Order: sequence, then C-alpha cells, then structure tokens
Amino acid sequence: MALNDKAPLTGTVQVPGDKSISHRAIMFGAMAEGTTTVEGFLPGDDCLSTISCFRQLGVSVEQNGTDVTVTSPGMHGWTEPADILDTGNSGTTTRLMLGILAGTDFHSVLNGDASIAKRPMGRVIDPLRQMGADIRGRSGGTMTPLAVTGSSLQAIDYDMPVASAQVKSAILLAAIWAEGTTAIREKLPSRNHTEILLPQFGVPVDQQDGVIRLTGGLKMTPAHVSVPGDISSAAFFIAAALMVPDSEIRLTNVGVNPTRTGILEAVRQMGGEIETEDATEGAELAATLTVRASKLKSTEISGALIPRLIDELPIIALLATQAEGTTVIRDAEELRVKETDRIQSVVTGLKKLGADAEATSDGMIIKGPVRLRGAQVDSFGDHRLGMTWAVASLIADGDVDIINKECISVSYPTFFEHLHTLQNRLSE
Ligand SMILES: O=C(O)C1=C[C@@H](OP(=O)(O)O)[C@@H](O)[C@H](O)C1
Ligand SMILES: C=C(OP(=O)(O)O)C(=O)O
Repeated sequence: MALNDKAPLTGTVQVPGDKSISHRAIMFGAMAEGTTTVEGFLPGDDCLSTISCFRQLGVSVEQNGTDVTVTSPGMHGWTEPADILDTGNSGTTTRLMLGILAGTDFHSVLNGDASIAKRPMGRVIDPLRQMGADIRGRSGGTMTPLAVTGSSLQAIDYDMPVASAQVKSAILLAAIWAEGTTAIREKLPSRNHTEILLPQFGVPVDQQDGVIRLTGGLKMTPAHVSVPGDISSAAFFIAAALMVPDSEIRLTNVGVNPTRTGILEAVRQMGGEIETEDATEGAELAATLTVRASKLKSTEISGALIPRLIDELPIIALLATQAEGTTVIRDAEELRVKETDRIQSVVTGLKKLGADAEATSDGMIIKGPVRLRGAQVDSFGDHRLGMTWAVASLIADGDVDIINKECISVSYPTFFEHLHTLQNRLSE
C-alpha cells in the first residue's frame, strides 16, 4: 500500500457518525413504540450488528447509508428470536443487549466473534443477576455464547467496580424494565451518551452528587436523533496532521461531549496545535476542529483522563513516538480487555516499526522522538490498531504493510477514502 507518505494532509473531512451514539439511537428506537429516525448514523460493522439483532426481534429497520428509520412495536411487543443474535465484533452491542434482553418474556442467545468470546461479560452479568436476570454462559456463566431467559427485574443500588459506560448502560437499560428506582455510582465518570439520549425517548435520568438514578416502568416514546461525528475516528486524522510536516486539516461536526474529549487535552499537553470552533448547542455538543503539524513533547496520561480517551490510546501511543521525552500511560488496564490486548498489540507493532516502547501492567512507556521504519504490522483484527498502523505508514521510512486492515470497517468504513481526500488523491 503506497499511501503517498510525507505528503502534507490538507483540506476538510466530515468524519462518520459517533459509534456509541449510533448504537444507542437504534437500541432506544427499537425499545420505543413507533417510528424513530436517525441521521448521521455510522454504517460501520459494529452498528450494523446492532441493527441485525433488532430485526430478529421483529423490529423494522430501514437503513439507507447514514439515514435510518426504526419502526417498532416497542419492547413489550418484540417476538422471540428464532436464531442466535450475532453481535459480531461489538462489545457495546453484546453488553447493552444483555441489559435490554434481561427483562423480556422470551429466551434469546447472544454470540459474537472470536474476540468477543474472550471479552469479560461478568462485569455486566453480575449486576444484572442482582436485578433478577437469568443469564447463562461459558466459563462459569460469564462468557459468550450467552443465553438470556427473560424474567421480571428489580431495581438495584450499585457501586461500579470499573469505569465502563457499557456496564453503566446495560444496568440503566435493564432498569427501564425493573420495578423501582435504580441507583448507580461510577468509580470515574465514563461517556454519558445513554444518560443524554434516554430522556429524548421519554425516560428521565436523574444525576445528583455522583449518583445516576432511573425509575423503571415508563413507556418509551420515539425520537429523532442527529448523530455528531465520532471523536474516536477523528483522533486518527488529528494525530496524522500533527505528525506529518506542513499539514493543516479541518474536521467538521465532531462530537465534543466532555466525557469524550480527553484526546484534545492530551494532545494540547503534548504541544499539539488544535483549535475548536463553531461549537453547536444541543444535548450532544459538536464542533469544527482545526489541526496543524506541531512539535510534540511527552506527557503523562492517567487517572480520570483515561476513560475520557480510552479508545484513543493506541493512536496516542503512536503520537508519543514522535514526541520529545518519555510519555507514560498509567491506569489503563482496561486496554487489556478490548478487541485485542491493546497494551500488548500496540507495543508489539510499535517495536516492529523501530519505536522505543515498553508495556507495563496498566499502560505503556514510550520514548521519543524516533524515526519509524517500514515493517509488516498486524492489526490482529482490531480496527483501532489497523488505523494506527495506517497513520504510521504516513511517517515511517519505507513501506508499512498492514495485516488485516479490512477490520477498519468495524468503526470507519470510509477511512481510506477520507485519508486520500486529505492527501488530495481524490481519484483513487
Ligand atoms: O459505551 C460505549 O459505547 C463504549 C464504551 C467503552 O467501553 P467500556 O464501557 O468497556 O469502557 C468504549 O471503549 C467502547 O468503544 C464504546
Ligand atoms: C472497544 C471498542 O468497542 P466495543 O467495546 O464496542 O467492541 C472500540 O471501538 O474501540
């Protein structure tokens, strides 16, 4: 793959819709009775897995690119699925579906791909069982394939042991079925798209003194959802523009919900020039970002910043190879249970490219700046790694050959088209 390395990136791109919000728009639309419309939907493989699960429950979903219409009899009118619900590579689909299916009056089975089979589901199943859910699976009952026999649920009071929006959301979605008021305390704030979107579907979510409360039993009503661009996808072009000399790019309508903007803070700490303008008002904030090539310095990333940039750590690690000094990433043990062990897989690839990178139990230590060399690197089927290596190819001396870059379609099907636009190679 010749990506015209060293050519500055210039111009404007609208990154695709936010993955987390796209999943939730479909799920909540399917739970509501009536017709929900979604614009700016991400047609990535993960969100298509969510759509296919609901079609099997008797929900009609018409998807036309980024426009989706969901017409549903509502969560009380779903039909028992005749076959296994395939959640593909999507942790979000698998975990949130467990909460959604727990309160039905039928039996369903969830299964995903080989990566999902290794991801911990006990973190969701434990609190759901406390609510009365009947969920069975492999490895002591917590791994896919998972069988859910719908049952009547009760509210719980739950202190979350991990900072995870997927766990929080699965509990909140089960709480809609449950009798009483569920209360959740987070260890550290995680992305709050569920809390923002549920009220638009008629379910108020109360947040006071660090406690999130939802009272069950309400009938969900349909809505129109406009999905902003995904800052986790924008992160790859932000990093590319910072590292490729003479670049200056604009990324329009990028979601800048404060629970997701850790990447902007980390990049600014590193000396990266990035401007935010035209912020729109609304439930989910969005803005145009302008990014210029910059001289970078090392930083430390830990604590409450981690959940706010968790999916951006692979590309931040690549950025750190071009920063002066030692970058330390700590408190990020969650990376070990993503699509791959992202501490191990990132460090393995970075070392092949000639970087000075070391894995620690909960993060990475990266020394820079180092001129990267061409090499063969593996995505290990992890979309965020595939895109990290594609960005590495823009700065490495020699060709970077990426094994299995097709997996990028999980979250960014038009990634290479957009890269070519920024490289002014429109004809390819
Ligand atoms: O709720 C969500 O949409 C997500 C939450 C995060 O996972 P965790 O909840 O496991 O931290 C994130 O890594 C994932 O890409 C999407
Ligand atoms: C971790 C991710 O997604 P999920 O958990 O939904 O598979 C991701 O998109 O980086």
